[in-house]
Amino acid sequence: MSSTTSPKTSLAKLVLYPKPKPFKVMVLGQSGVGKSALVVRFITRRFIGEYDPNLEKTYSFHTVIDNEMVYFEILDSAGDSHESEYANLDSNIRWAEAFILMYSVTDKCSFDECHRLKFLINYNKRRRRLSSSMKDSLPETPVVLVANKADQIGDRMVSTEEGQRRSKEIGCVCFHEISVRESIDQVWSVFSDARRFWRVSNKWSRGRECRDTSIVGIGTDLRQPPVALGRTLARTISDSTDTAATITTPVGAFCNRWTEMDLEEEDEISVTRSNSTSSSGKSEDTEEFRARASTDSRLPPRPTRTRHPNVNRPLPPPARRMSVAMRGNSANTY
Ligand SMILES: Nc1nc2c(ncn2[C@@H]2O[C@H](COP(=O)(O)OP(=O)(O)OP(=O)(O)O)[C@@H](O)[C@H]2O)c(=O)[nH]1
Repeated sequence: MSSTTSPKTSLAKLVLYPKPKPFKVMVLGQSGVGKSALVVRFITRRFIGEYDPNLEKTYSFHTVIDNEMVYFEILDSAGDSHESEYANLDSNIRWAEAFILMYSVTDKCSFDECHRLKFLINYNKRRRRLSSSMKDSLPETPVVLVANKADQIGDRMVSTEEGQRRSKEIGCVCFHEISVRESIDQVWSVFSDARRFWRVSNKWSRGRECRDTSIVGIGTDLRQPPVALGRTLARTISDSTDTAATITTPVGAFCNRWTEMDLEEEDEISVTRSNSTSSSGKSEDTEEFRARASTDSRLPPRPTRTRHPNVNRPLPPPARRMSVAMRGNSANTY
Protein backbone atom coordinates (compact mmCIF):
# COMPACT_ATOMS: atom_id res chain seq x y z
CA MET A 1 0.00 0.00 0.00
CA SER A 2 1.55 3.27 -1.04
CA SER A 3 1.39 6.24 1.35
CA THR A 4 0.81 9.62 -0.22
CA THR A 5 1.07 12.91 1.68
CA SER A 6 -1.68 15.37 1.02
CA PRO A 7 -0.69 18.98 0.22
CA LYS A 8 -2.16 19.95 3.59
CA THR A 9 0.23 17.68 5.50
CA SER A 10 3.25 18.82 3.52
CA LEU A 11 2.29 22.43 4.19
CA ALA A 12 2.02 21.69 7.90
CA LYS A 13 5.55 20.31 7.83
CA LEU A 14 6.88 23.45 6.25
CA VAL A 15 8.64 25.47 8.91
CA LEU A 16 9.05 29.13 8.15
CA TYR A 17 12.31 30.56 9.37
CA PRO A 18 12.63 34.33 9.54
CA LYS A 19 14.75 35.77 6.75
CA PRO A 20 18.18 36.63 8.19
CA LYS A 21 18.81 40.33 8.41
CA PRO A 22 21.53 41.24 5.93
CA PHE A 23 24.49 43.38 6.81
CA LYS A 24 24.59 46.07 4.13
CA VAL A 25 28.01 47.30 3.13
CA MET A 26 28.76 49.86 0.45
CA VAL A 27 32.17 50.06 -1.23
CA LEU A 28 32.97 53.57 -2.41
CA GLY A 29 35.88 55.17 -4.17
CA GLN A 30 37.09 56.67 -7.38
CA SER A 31 37.14 54.63 -10.56
CA GLY A 32 40.02 52.18 -10.87
CA VAL A 33 41.01 51.98 -7.19
CA GLY A 34 40.08 48.28 -7.05
CA LYS A 35 36.58 48.18 -5.55
CA SER A 36 35.34 45.31 -7.73
CA ALA A 37 38.62 43.47 -7.21
CA LEU A 38 38.17 43.80 -3.42
CA VAL A 39 34.58 42.51 -3.38
CA VAL A 40 35.23 39.62 -5.77
CA ARG A 41 38.36 38.64 -3.83
CA PHE A 42 36.37 38.57 -0.58
CA ILE A 43 33.59 36.44 -2.03
CA THR A 44 35.52 34.10 -4.32
CA ARG A 45 39.01 34.38 -2.75
CA ARG A 46 40.36 34.97 -6.25
CA PHE A 47 41.95 38.02 -7.78
CA ILE A 48 40.42 38.80 -11.12
CA GLY A 49 42.31 41.35 -13.18
CA GLU A 50 39.70 43.20 -15.20
CA TYR A 51 36.11 44.12 -14.48
CA ASP A 52 33.43 46.00 -16.30
CA PRO A 53 33.99 49.59 -15.16
CA ASN A 54 31.07 51.73 -14.02
CA LEU A 55 28.97 48.65 -13.39
CA GLU A 56 27.10 48.92 -10.12
CA LYS A 57 26.39 45.54 -8.60
CA THR A 58 25.10 44.11 -5.32
CA TYR A 59 26.53 40.81 -4.10
CA SER A 60 24.99 38.52 -1.47
CA PHE A 61 27.39 36.43 0.49
CA HIS A 62 27.40 34.80 3.90
CA THR A 63 30.27 33.76 6.08
CA VAL A 64 31.23 33.34 9.73
CA ILE A 65 32.86 36.26 11.52
CA ASP A 66 33.65 36.04 15.24
CA ASN A 67 31.61 32.81 15.55
CA GLU A 68 28.57 34.46 14.06
CA MET A 69 26.98 33.92 10.66
CA VAL A 70 26.90 37.21 8.78
CA TYR A 71 24.73 37.69 5.70
CA PHE A 72 26.52 40.33 3.67
CA GLU A 73 24.90 42.45 1.04
CA ILE A 74 27.73 44.29 -0.65
CA LEU A 75 27.15 47.13 -3.04
CA ASP A 76 30.08 47.71 -5.36
CA SER A 77 29.32 51.26 -6.43
CA ALA A 78 30.30 52.72 -9.78
CA GLY A 79 33.44 54.81 -9.53
CA ASP A 80 32.46 57.82 -11.62
CA SER A 81 29.12 59.27 -10.62
CA HIS A 82 27.72 61.67 -13.17
CA GLU A 83 25.44 64.53 -12.13
CA SER A 84 22.35 62.45 -12.96
CA GLU A 85 23.53 59.65 -10.67
CA TYR A 86 24.00 61.75 -7.53
CA ALA A 87 20.45 61.04 -6.37
CA ASN A 88 21.20 57.35 -6.77
CA LEU A 89 24.42 57.71 -4.81
CA ASP A 90 22.55 59.49 -2.03
CA SER A 91 19.93 56.77 -1.73
CA ASN A 92 22.65 54.08 -1.79
CA ILE A 93 24.44 55.83 1.05
CA ARG A 94 21.24 55.93 3.07
CA TRP A 95 20.73 52.21 2.36
CA ALA A 96 24.12 51.13 3.72
CA GLU A 97 24.96 50.23 7.32
CA ALA A 98 28.74 50.33 6.91
CA PHE A 99 31.14 51.75 4.32
CA ILE A 100 34.45 50.77 2.84
CA LEU A 101 36.00 53.94 1.48
CA MET A 102 38.80 53.12 -0.91
CA TYR A 103 41.66 54.85 -2.67
CA SER A 104 44.76 53.72 -4.46
CA VAL A 105 48.20 54.59 -3.08
CA THR A 106 49.28 55.14 -6.68
CA ASP A 107 46.64 57.81 -7.31
CA LYS A 108 46.67 61.06 -5.31
CA CYS A 109 43.40 62.12 -6.90
CA SER A 110 41.59 59.06 -5.53
CA PHE A 111 43.02 59.89 -2.10
CA ASP A 112 41.58 63.41 -2.22
CA GLU A 113 38.26 62.08 -3.46
CA CYS A 114 37.84 60.23 -0.13
CA HIS A 115 37.41 63.58 1.58
CA ARG A 116 34.42 64.46 -0.61
CA LEU A 117 32.88 60.99 -0.34
CA LYS A 118 33.13 61.00 3.44
CA PHE A 119 31.41 64.38 3.47
CA LEU A 120 28.59 62.91 1.34
CA ILE A 121 28.27 59.96 3.74
CA ASN A 122 28.05 62.26 6.75
CA TYR A 123 25.56 64.53 5.03
CA ASN A 124 23.20 61.73 4.03
CA LYS A 125 23.42 59.96 7.35
CA ARG A 126 22.62 63.17 9.19
CA ARG A 127 19.61 63.71 6.95
CA ARG A 128 18.42 60.19 7.64
CA ARG A 129 18.92 60.65 11.35
CA LEU A 130 16.95 63.89 11.36
CA SER A 131 14.06 62.42 9.42
CA SER A 132 13.91 59.29 11.56
CA SER A 133 11.56 58.98 14.51
CA MET A 134 14.17 56.87 16.35
CA LYS A 135 16.95 59.46 16.14
CA ASP A 136 18.84 58.32 19.19
CA SER A 137 18.65 54.59 18.62
CA LEU A 138 19.95 54.71 15.03
CA PRO A 139 23.40 53.14 15.09
CA GLU A 140 26.41 54.99 13.78
CA THR A 141 27.58 53.84 10.36
CA PRO A 142 31.24 52.88 10.49
CA VAL A 143 33.48 53.97 7.64
CA VAL A 144 36.66 51.96 7.07
CA LEU A 145 39.33 53.75 5.04
CA VAL A 146 41.25 51.41 2.72
CA ALA A 147 44.41 52.22 0.79
CA ASN A 148 44.82 49.69 -2.02
CA LYS A 149 47.62 48.63 -4.40
CA ALA A 150 50.32 48.67 -1.72
CA ASP A 151 52.19 46.17 -3.92
CA GLN A 152 52.96 48.87 -6.49
CA ILE A 153 55.88 50.24 -4.50
CA GLY A 154 57.52 52.18 -7.33
CA ASP A 155 54.32 54.04 -8.25
CA ARG A 156 53.33 55.09 -4.74
CA MET A 157 52.05 58.64 -4.37
CA VAL A 158 50.41 58.48 -0.93
CA SER A 159 52.38 57.38 2.13
CA THR A 160 51.04 55.18 4.93
CA GLU A 161 51.30 58.08 7.41
CA GLU A 162 49.25 60.34 5.15
CA GLY A 163 46.58 57.65 4.97
CA GLN A 164 46.49 57.22 8.74
CA ARG A 165 46.30 60.95 9.27
CA ARG A 166 43.50 61.34 6.75
CA SER A 167 41.59 58.49 8.38
CA LYS A 168 41.58 60.34 11.70
CA GLU A 169 40.86 63.71 10.12
CA ILE A 170 37.74 62.56 8.36
CA GLY A 171 36.54 60.37 11.22
CA CYS A 172 36.93 56.83 9.91
CA VAL A 173 36.78 54.00 12.45
CA CYS A 174 40.02 52.43 11.21
CA PHE A 175 42.57 52.43 8.42
CA HIS A 176 43.90 49.54 6.34
CA GLU A 177 46.66 49.59 3.78
CA ILE A 178 46.31 46.52 1.62
CA SER A 179 46.99 44.87 -1.69
CA VAL A 180 43.93 43.10 -3.02
CA ARG A 181 46.17 41.34 -5.49
CA GLU A 182 48.66 40.06 -2.90
CA SER A 183 46.68 39.19 0.19
CA ILE A 184 43.28 37.63 0.83
CA ASP A 185 43.83 37.96 4.60
CA GLN A 186 44.07 41.73 4.35
CA VAL A 187 40.86 41.81 2.31
CA TRP A 188 39.16 39.62 4.86
CA SER A 189 40.22 41.84 7.76
CA VAL A 190 38.70 44.90 6.06
CA PHE A 191 35.25 43.30 5.97
CA SER A 192 35.48 41.75 9.42
CA ASP A 193 36.51 45.11 10.93
CA ALA A 194 33.55 46.80 9.22
CA ARG A 195 31.30 44.20 10.81
CA ARG A 196 32.91 44.48 14.25
CA PHE A 197 32.70 48.24 14.38
CA TRP A 198 29.10 48.08 13.21
CA ARG A 199 28.30 45.61 16.00
CA VAL A 200 29.85 47.86 18.60
CA SER A 201 27.93 50.94 17.49
CA ASN A 202 24.75 48.91 17.13
CA LYS A 203 25.04 47.61 20.68
CA TRP A 204 25.88 51.05 21.92
CA SER A 205 22.76 52.56 20.37
CA ARG A 206 20.68 49.67 21.72
CA GLY A 207 22.26 50.37 25.09
CA ARG A 208 21.12 53.96 24.83
CA GLU A 209 17.65 52.79 23.94
CA CYS A 210 17.72 50.35 26.84
CA ARG A 211 18.82 53.08 29.24
CA ASP A 212 15.89 55.17 28.10
CA THR A 213 13.18 52.54 28.27
CA SER A 214 14.07 49.70 30.61
CA ILE A 215 13.76 49.52 34.38
CA VAL A 216 16.67 51.42 35.76
CA GLY A 217 18.61 50.09 38.72
CA ILE A 218 18.57 51.93 42.03
CA GLY A 219 21.03 54.78 42.18
CA THR A 220 21.55 54.97 38.42
CA ASP A 221 22.56 58.39 37.27
CA LEU A 222 20.88 58.80 33.89
CA ARG A 223 23.07 61.76 33.06
CA GLN A 224 26.09 59.50 32.96
CA PRO A 225 27.06 57.74 29.70
CA PRO A 226 26.51 53.96 29.63
CA VAL A 227 29.14 51.85 31.28
CA ALA A 228 32.20 51.37 29.07
CA LEU A 229 33.71 47.94 29.13
CA GLY A 230 36.93 49.03 27.48
CA ARG A 231 36.94 46.04 25.14
CA THR A 232 39.75 46.06 22.60
CA LEU A 233 38.94 45.14 19.04
CA ALA A 234 41.27 42.76 17.32
CA ARG A 235 43.29 44.89 14.93
CA THR A 236 44.55 43.91 11.56
CA ILE A 237 48.12 43.54 10.42
CA SER A 238 47.60 46.38 8.01
CA ASP A 239 46.59 48.72 10.82
CA SER A 240 49.11 47.58 13.40
CA THR A 241 51.03 50.87 13.31
CA ASP A 242 48.04 52.77 14.63
CA THR A 243 48.59 53.41 18.31
CA ALA A 244 45.02 54.39 19.11
CA ALA A 245 43.80 50.83 18.73
CA THR A 246 41.53 50.66 21.74
CA ILE A 247 37.93 51.59 21.49
CA THR A 248 35.53 51.45 24.33
CA THR A 249 32.34 49.51 23.90
CA PRO A 250 29.40 50.59 25.97
CA VAL A 251 27.28 47.50 25.54
CA GLY A 252 23.52 47.61 25.75
CA ALA A 253 23.17 43.96 26.74
CA PHE A 254 25.37 44.75 29.70
CA CYS A 255 22.95 47.45 30.70
CA ASN A 256 20.15 44.89 30.80
CA ARG A 257 22.21 42.37 32.69
CA TRP A 258 23.18 45.01 35.21
CA THR A 259 19.52 45.79 35.83
CA GLU A 260 18.73 42.12 36.33
CA MET A 261 21.60 41.78 38.78
CA ASP A 262 20.25 44.69 40.72
CA LEU A 263 16.82 43.14 40.84
CA GLU A 264 18.33 39.86 42.05
CA GLU A 265 20.13 41.72 44.82
CA GLU A 266 16.85 43.37 45.76
CA ASP A 267 15.23 39.92 45.91
CA GLU A 268 18.02 38.67 48.16
CA ILE A 269 17.49 41.58 50.52
CA SER A 270 13.77 40.91 50.73
CA VAL A 271 14.47 37.19 51.34
CA THR A 272 16.75 38.02 54.29
CA ARG A 273 14.10 40.37 55.61
CA SER A 274 11.39 37.71 55.51
CA ASN A 275 13.82 35.27 57.20
CA SER A 276 14.16 37.62 60.18
CA THR A 277 10.52 36.99 61.18
CA SER A 278 10.02 37.08 65.00
CA SER A 279 8.19 34.45 67.12
CA SER A 280 4.99 36.49 67.03
CA GLY A 281 4.88 35.77 63.32
CA LYS A 282 5.43 39.37 62.32
CA SER A 283 8.56 40.73 60.82
CA GLU A 284 10.55 42.88 63.24
CA ASP A 285 11.48 45.24 60.47
CA THR A 286 7.86 45.65 59.46
CA GLU A 287 6.81 46.47 63.03
CA GLU A 288 9.62 48.90 63.47
CA PHE A 289 8.69 50.50 60.18
CA ARG A 290 5.00 50.69 61.12
CA ALA A 291 5.89 52.25 64.49
CA ARG A 292 7.91 54.89 62.73
CA ALA A 293 5.36 55.47 60.02
CA SER A 294 2.31 55.52 62.32
CA THR A 295 0.82 58.90 63.25
CA ASP A 296 -1.85 57.48 65.64
CA SER A 297 -4.36 59.68 63.83
CA ARG A 298 -2.55 62.69 65.29
CA LEU A 299 -0.64 64.85 62.90
CA PRO A 300 2.36 66.76 64.22
CA PRO A 301 1.71 70.51 64.58
CA ARG A 302 2.52 72.59 61.55
CA PRO A 303 5.32 75.07 61.96
CA THR A 304 3.81 78.54 62.35
CA ARG A 305 4.45 80.95 59.53
CA THR A 306 3.57 84.65 59.64
CA ARG A 307 1.64 85.91 56.67
CA HIS A 308 2.37 89.57 57.12
CA PRO A 309 5.70 91.10 58.06
CA ASN A 310 6.03 92.33 61.61
CA VAL A 311 5.23 96.06 61.56
CA ASN A 312 7.29 96.73 64.72
CA ARG A 313 10.44 95.37 63.09
CA PRO A 314 12.69 98.21 61.82
CA LEU A 315 12.86 98.32 58.03
CA PRO A 316 16.28 98.15 56.38
CA PRO A 317 17.56 101.57 55.18
CA PRO A 318 16.55 102.25 51.53
CA ALA A 319 19.32 101.67 49.04
CA ARG A 320 20.49 104.87 47.42
CA ARG A 321 20.11 104.81 43.68
CA MET A 322 21.19 107.45 41.25
CA SER A 323 19.20 107.82 38.04
CA VAL A 324 20.88 108.27 34.68
CA ALA A 325 19.45 111.78 34.41
CA MET A 326 20.94 112.76 37.80
CA ARG A 327 24.28 111.37 36.82
CA GLY A 328 24.10 113.38 33.61
CA ASN A 329 23.23 116.52 35.53
CA SER A 330 26.02 116.12 38.02
CA ALA A 331 28.44 115.46 35.16
CA ASN A 332 27.47 118.81 33.63
CA THR A 333 28.08 120.65 36.88
CA TYR A 334 31.75 119.64 36.97
N1 LIG B 1 48.65 46.04 -8.73
C1 LIG B 1 47.41 45.97 -8.28
N2 LIG B 1 46.37 46.17 -9.12
C2 LIG B 1 45.13 46.10 -8.63
C3 LIG B 1 44.88 45.83 -7.27
N3 LIG B 1 43.54 45.83 -7.08
C4 LIG B 1 42.98 46.10 -8.26
N4 LIG B 1 43.92 46.27 -9.21
C5 LIG B 1 43.74 46.58 -10.62
O1 LIG B 1 43.16 47.87 -10.71
C6 LIG B 1 42.33 47.96 -11.85
C7 LIG B 1 40.97 48.51 -11.46
O2 LIG B 1 40.32 47.58 -10.61
P1 LIG B 1 38.73 47.58 -10.43
O3 LIG B 1 38.42 46.58 -9.38
O4 LIG B 1 38.04 47.44 -11.73
O5 LIG B 1 38.52 49.06 -9.89
P2 LIG B 1 37.11 49.75 -9.54
O6 LIG B 1 37.38 50.65 -8.42
O7 LIG B 1 36.06 48.74 -9.34
O8 LIG B 1 36.82 50.60 -10.83
P3 LIG B 1 35.37 51.03 -11.41
O9 LIG B 1 34.61 49.79 -11.66
O10 LIG B 1 35.71 51.81 -12.65
O11 LIG B 1 34.74 51.89 -10.38
C8 LIG B 1 42.24 46.55 -12.43
O12 LIG B 1 43.11 46.47 -13.54
C9 LIG B 1 42.74 45.67 -11.31
O13 LIG B 1 43.37 44.53 -11.78
C10 LIG B 1 46.00 45.60 -6.40
O14 LIG B 1 45.91 45.36 -5.20
N5 LIG B 1 47.23 45.69 -6.96
